[in-house]
Amino acid sequence: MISVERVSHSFNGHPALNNLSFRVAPGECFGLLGPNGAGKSTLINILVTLLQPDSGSVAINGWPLETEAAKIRSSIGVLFQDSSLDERLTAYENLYFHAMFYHVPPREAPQRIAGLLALIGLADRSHDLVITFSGGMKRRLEIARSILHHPRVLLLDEATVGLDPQARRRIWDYIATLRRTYSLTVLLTTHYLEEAEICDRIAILDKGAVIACDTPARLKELHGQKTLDDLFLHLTGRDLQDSETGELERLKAALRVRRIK
Ligand SMILES: Nc1ncnc2c1ncn2[C@@H]1O[C@H](COP(=O)(O)OP(=O)(O)OP(=O)(O)O)[C@@H](O)[C@H]1O
Repeated sequence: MISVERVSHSFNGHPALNNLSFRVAPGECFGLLGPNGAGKSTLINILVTLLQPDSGSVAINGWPLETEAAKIRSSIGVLFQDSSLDERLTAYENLYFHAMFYHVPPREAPQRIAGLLALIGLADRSHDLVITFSGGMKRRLEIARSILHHPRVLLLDEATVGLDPQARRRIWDYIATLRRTYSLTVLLTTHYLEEAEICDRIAILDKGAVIACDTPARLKELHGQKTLDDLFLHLTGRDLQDSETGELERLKAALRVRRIK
């Protein structure tokens, strides 16, 4: 379903990914963990076809990235950390435009949209402007949008950053329901180790390479660590605080942009 073989990529001669390989099986939920700068975003940008690797090969749903990027794009759903909803439109309108961009048959679109809005608990808010939604509601709407065109693979890049633990749990409940309903394959990056715990398998990245890959339980057992936190520290020499610093930096950057405006 997702195959990454010996992928390397550099920016201005500085390696971001270094001979990286892994496979994700159909229906699997696969987590990518790594300290800041490990290469997670670079890899996600390659998987969503925004970036071609310098070397190695990537295939998603059987299509090679090098020659079939358009087919890959139409068969994946993507959820980035930053919202890309149009807040001046209603929930329904946001989904409807996505359906049109992805060539969902116009006769089918209203029914699909209604079904998904009900599934994520937003049926009664479908004609409200998105600007009136909470952060958690917007994330749920984006999840509905990301699977509206019936992708087989869902890529989630730090999809729950900034949400409180309760809203995060709710999002993962919806994703679990969607996985069951649509037999989705899910690849996610996260800094939250409780999210990594629910993955079937995880890969830990460091300096652009996979340094460990297995089920969370087997990795803990293999390395003699009680928790994923301990395992992460043991393997990378870093802990979650490093990742949270990254988040803080992003918030500071956003504030700087607002001030300049
Ligand atoms: N557009 C770019 N230009 C130059 N260097 C880049 C670019 N994007 C990433 N890098 C570098 O590539 C390396 C991997 O970065 P990447 O953003 O993929 O890591 P990450 O694991 O996603 O980190 P984070 O958790 O902080 O988002 C880093 O050294 C980073 O500085």
